Amino acid sequence: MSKFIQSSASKLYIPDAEVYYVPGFFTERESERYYTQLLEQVSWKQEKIRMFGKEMPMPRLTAWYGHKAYTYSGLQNKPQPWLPLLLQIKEKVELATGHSYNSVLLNLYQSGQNSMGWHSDDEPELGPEPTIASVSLGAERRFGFRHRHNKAQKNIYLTITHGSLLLMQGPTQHNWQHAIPKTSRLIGNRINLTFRNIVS
Ligand SMILES: O=C(O)CCC(=O)C(=O)O
Ligand SMILES: [Fe+2]
Repeated sequence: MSKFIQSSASKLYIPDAEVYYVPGFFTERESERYYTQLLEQVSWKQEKIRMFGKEMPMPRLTAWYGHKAYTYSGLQNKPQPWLPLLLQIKEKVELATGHSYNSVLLNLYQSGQNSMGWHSDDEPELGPEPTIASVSLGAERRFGFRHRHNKAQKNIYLTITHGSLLLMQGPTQHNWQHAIPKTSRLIGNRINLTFRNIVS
């Protein structure tokens, strides 16, 4: 983590993990601009997932940019060439986190009924202790952590705000799962970008 981010990030009290959260990582103006332009420029896709042997639409839209294919939720993401806008955001995130990323997965949650199930970003392509930098724009959502090994450990939830950065690294993916639960609140779109580095 760079000097720059150290001053504004708080390390969350999550045992067996290394998670930092920076609300207001982007200014209000930057956040508004990125939100509007990403909604417009990203080629959002409705992918399918297999659940209990049945094909179902994913409960969100997704897009994958970067130079390598990557398997996620059992589906092979076809990477698209970087957009200048995404490169701009990537550079800011790299500078702040002191890590570099060669791909980004984008999620568009169009209502409270859109969600992300419990999972760890622990695909072998990401290496043993992946650093994952997650930018959020638009509606606020709850982000949950669930311990994978210690049943006595309660789930931990935080509210992820517009223009924030969440950084997960070290043993986080090994020990915890995370999710964006559904909510019955009437809310607008949320865009999430997770920057990753594919090592193999
Ligand atoms: O939308 C989020 O904040 C979570 C995204 C996520 O966990 C993922 O793409 O792997
Ligand atoms: Fe994830």
